[in-house]
Parts: sequence; C-alpha cells; structure tokens
Amino acid sequence: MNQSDEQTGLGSRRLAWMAVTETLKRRMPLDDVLDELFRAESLSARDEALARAIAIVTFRRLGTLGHALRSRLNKPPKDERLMHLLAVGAAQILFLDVPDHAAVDSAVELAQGDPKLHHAGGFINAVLRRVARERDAILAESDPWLDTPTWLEERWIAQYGEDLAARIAEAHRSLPSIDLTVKGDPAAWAERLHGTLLPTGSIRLVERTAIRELPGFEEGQWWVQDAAAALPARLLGPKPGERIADLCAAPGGKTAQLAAAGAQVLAVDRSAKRLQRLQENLARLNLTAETRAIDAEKLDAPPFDAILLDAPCSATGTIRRHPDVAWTKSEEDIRKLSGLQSRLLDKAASLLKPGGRLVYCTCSLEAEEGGRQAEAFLARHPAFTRLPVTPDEIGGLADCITPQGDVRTLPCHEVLADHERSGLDGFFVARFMHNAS
Ligand SMILES: C[S@@+](CC[C@H](N)C(=O)[O-])C[C@H]1O[C@@H](n2cnc3c(N)ncnc32)[C@H](O)[C@@H]1O
Repeated sequence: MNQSDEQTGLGSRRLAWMAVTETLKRRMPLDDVLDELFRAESLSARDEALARAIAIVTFRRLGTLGHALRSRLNKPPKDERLMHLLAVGAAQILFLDVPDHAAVDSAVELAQGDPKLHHAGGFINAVLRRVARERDAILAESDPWLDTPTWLEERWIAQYGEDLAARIAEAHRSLPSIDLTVKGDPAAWAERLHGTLLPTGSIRLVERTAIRELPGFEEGQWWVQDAAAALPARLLGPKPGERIADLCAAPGGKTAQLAAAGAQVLAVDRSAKRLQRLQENLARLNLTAETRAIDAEKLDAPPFDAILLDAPCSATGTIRRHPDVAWTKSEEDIRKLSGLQSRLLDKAASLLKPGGRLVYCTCSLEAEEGGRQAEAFLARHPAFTRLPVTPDEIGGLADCITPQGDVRTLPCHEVLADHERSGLDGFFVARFMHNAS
C-alpha cells in the first residue's frame, strides 16, 4: 500500500470490499477474513478501524443495499465483485459519517485499478451519485425484513410469531451496546465507568469508547461480555473450591466468571490458538484455570461437581455484533451443529458427579440449538432433571424465561427503559441436575 492510498482512505475501502467478497465466497466469519487481510497489508490502526466499520455496516444492511441498488439499475451487473463494490460505496453514503464524494471517488478509483472492472468507473459514479441524491427515500424504506435472508425470516416467524420475529429483525439493524462483567462491586464500578448497572448485574457502557483506556482495564477488574452471555455461568451457581469443567471455553468470558467465584476450573477448547487467548485474558484478570486443548468429546477426567457447556452454534443470536452471520450460515450448518451439540451434551452428562449441575447454552436463536436440544437431552438421560430458572435469578427479567424454565434472551428484549440502549444477545440457557442415586 502506498502512502497516498492511506491518506485518501483508499486502502481501507479496498480491504472492506475484499473482506465482503471473501466472507461471502468462503462463508467464513468476517472477523477472521479481516484478520487475514490486515496481516497481509500494513494499514494504520485508524484505517483498519475504517475498513472494519465499512465491512460491518455493509453486512448489517446488505439487504437494504442490494434492494436500493437493484431497483435503481435497469440491468444489475452479473459480476458479484462489482455489486459488492457498489454495496460498500452505498453503505458509506447511507450509513456512515463519510463525505459522499469520498465514497463515490474511492469506489471509482478502486474499479479503475482493477483489471476486470477498469471500464466500470463511469457506471459506478452514476449509480452511487444517484444513491446519494435519493438517500432520504432509501432510508425511509421501513420493512424490517429487508436485512434478513428469507430462510431466517421464515424460521423466526415459525418459531417466535410474526410480531416478535419482526422485532428481532429490527433489532439487528442497530449497533449492540457494550456490556462489562466485573469481578466485584458492580454498583461502584458502574458509577466509576459512567455506565448503567443492569438488573442482571452487568454494566452497560453509555459511551462507545476505547475499552483499554477505561479505569480498571489494566488492573483486570472487569471484562467485556454481553449481559446475556453472563447469565449461563451465574446460573451454574459456582461455589469456592468446586471442580467445574468449562467444555467449550475460549476466549474465556465464562471461565473468568467461574474462576472469579473461586471454583477450580478446567477450561477445555479444541482450538489451541483460542485457548491461548483465554490464557492471555485470564492473566490480565489475575485469574487462573487449568487449560486443555482437546476435542471435548475425547476428554477423560474424574467427574466434576458442575459443567458449563457453551456449545459451538450457528451464532444467530449475535447478528447485531456479527451481521455477516446472517449471510454466511445455512440450514445445513444448523443441522450439523445440532448433532455436535447433542454429542457434547451426552459427553458432559458422562463427566458429572451424581448430584452435579449442568448448564447448556448457545448464542443461537434457533430451536434446534435451544429448547429442542434441551428436551431431547432429557429424553435421552432419565437420570437428569431440569432445574428451572426463576426470574429473580436473572434480575427479574420474566420475559426471558420460557414456560419450561429455560432462559431465552432476544436482541429485542428491553432490559432498560431507554429503547436505544436496550437489547441482549440471543442466548438459550438450560440447567439440569444429575439426580443423586
Ligand atoms: C461459543 S464459543 C465459546 C465461548 C466461551 N465459552 C466464552 O464464554 O468466551 C465455542 C467454542 O467451542 C470450541 N469448540 C468447538 N467444538 C469443540 C469441541 N468439539 N470440543 C471443544 N471445544 C470445541 C470453539 O473452538 C469455540 O472456542
């Protein structure tokens, strides 16, 4: 990358364009694609942040962008990379605080430097200028489903009903809040960090700010964790000295909660690289856990007092944070992952002491990875019963408890009166007990 590219932000835009194309082609997480691209190029931290912001907002509003572009083109181009370049340009015009001319000129320049698209500069210029002129009309389009692929729309309507499903889709269009879990004294930390103490005990930050510069970061007093993601470890009720296994542990938000409660934790993850991150995170927090890089299905260990299984899943509950999930996952992924979740649940059952507790959770909105998985587990394991969760255990959020006593949080759940700052990641949590015999 040359210096003038960096000065004009061309490098950021080129990487954002490449990231969108590669993520969709390889069906990989956007974060992983961006990491690869950032490793290969040397962009400043500011330009990396711009590339990330452009790529994320392009995915968050991909349906709206596609609709706006297609309805303004007589004959939409067949070249997918050209459509992605238009989408990346239009995303900046419509949803980012970027001068229109910077978005248009950079898209034209990127096309001119591309061997296959060098002829398309005039076309791109005309289309993006029209998007800028018709911004108000495009933004007035209020169909909440525009930014959700049809297969997910159908699933969510079938599972949650029209109204709730539409509110989920709507919530996915907004940036999520940033929540922190503190080691202790959440009320005092909420004040110190100028945040809001949520009824569940997490702190919601009011300002979007550089996390590492906040008080308490260096000293390891808190970590970033969505308020819903903090519920499973709390519901396991870890006690000092208990032996607890966290079977899919990295990067370690839940391991940290268990260790902070004084439990002796075995943190298991099949990815050694992700476990390395867990170790770094625990080191900052001055917490300890034994770690083992192994497929949890193959774990051999003496029985535990309690087990947390935060199973790999489609992650459709995190679409606010990772909007690429909506466009890269498929029904087939859900089918395969639910098989893995059942096997991991069976393994967890075999590793518990009589009388032991098991919490199963996923950050998915899909029934196969949530309630249906819990029912099937109980049917396969008559030695286990469900320990229903009560509203007082989750800060009185009765709406987040299913008739069976499991937890089901949604991106549209209101945890604060301020609608703009409300919402939770979509988590499912079920708690079971091995009946002592
Ligand atoms: C949802 S993430 C866990 C997040 C973590 N519990 C936290 O709170 O930070 C799922 C993790 O499961 C791991 N994983 C996937 N399949 C696994 C398996 N068969 N055995 C162990 N870990 C697995 C992945 O590497 C990933 O780190």
